[in-house]
Amino acid sequence: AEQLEIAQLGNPILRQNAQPVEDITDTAIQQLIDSLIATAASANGVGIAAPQVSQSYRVFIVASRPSPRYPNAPEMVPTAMINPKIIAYSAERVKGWEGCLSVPGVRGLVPRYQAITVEYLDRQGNLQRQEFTDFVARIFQHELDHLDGMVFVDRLE
Ligand SMILES: O=C(NO)N[C@@H](Cc1ccccc1)C(=O)O
Ligand SMILES: [Zn+2]
Repeated sequence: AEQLEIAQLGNPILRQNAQPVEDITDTAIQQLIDSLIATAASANGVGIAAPQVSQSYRVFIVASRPSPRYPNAPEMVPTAMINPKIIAYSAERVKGWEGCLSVPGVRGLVPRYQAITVEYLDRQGNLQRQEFTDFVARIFQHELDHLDGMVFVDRLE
C-alpha cells in the first residue's frame, strides 16, 4: 500500500471534526486503512489517524511496538479502529510522554486515563469492545483526539 503525506500542525484538516464511516466495505475505506498502516510503519509510528493523511474520517490505527522512539512500547498487531469511542474510563489519569507525526521534534507530558473501555468496528465491520491500559490506552486517546480536531500539544500541563 502507498505511504501518504502526513499533514503538519497548522494544516486546518487537523482541526476538523472527522466524519463517521458509513460503509466499511467501501474499497476507498479499505485502501485508506492499508495506507494508514503503511504510513505509520514507514514513519516508525505507534499510531496514526486518518485526518493526518488529510482524510477526515473517524478511522485510526493503533500499532504499538517497541522502537527507538518508544523502547518500552508493548507489541501488538496493527489494528484499524473505525468509529471508535470510549465507553468507560478510570478515575485516575497518568502523565506520560507523547509525540505526534504531525508535530515533529516535539515531546510533551500529557495526562491520559490509565484505563479505558472502548468500542469500535474492526475492518471486517465487527463491533469490538476492549479494555486498554497504560501505553496502548494512551495511543488510543491520542488518536481519538485527532478525530475531534485536537492535538496533544493542546493538552500539555
Ligand atoms: O502522531 C501519531 N499519531 O497520531 N503518532 C504518534 C502516536 C503516539 C501516541 C501517544 C504516545 C506516543 C505516540 C507516534 O509518535 O507514533
Ligand atoms: Zn498524533
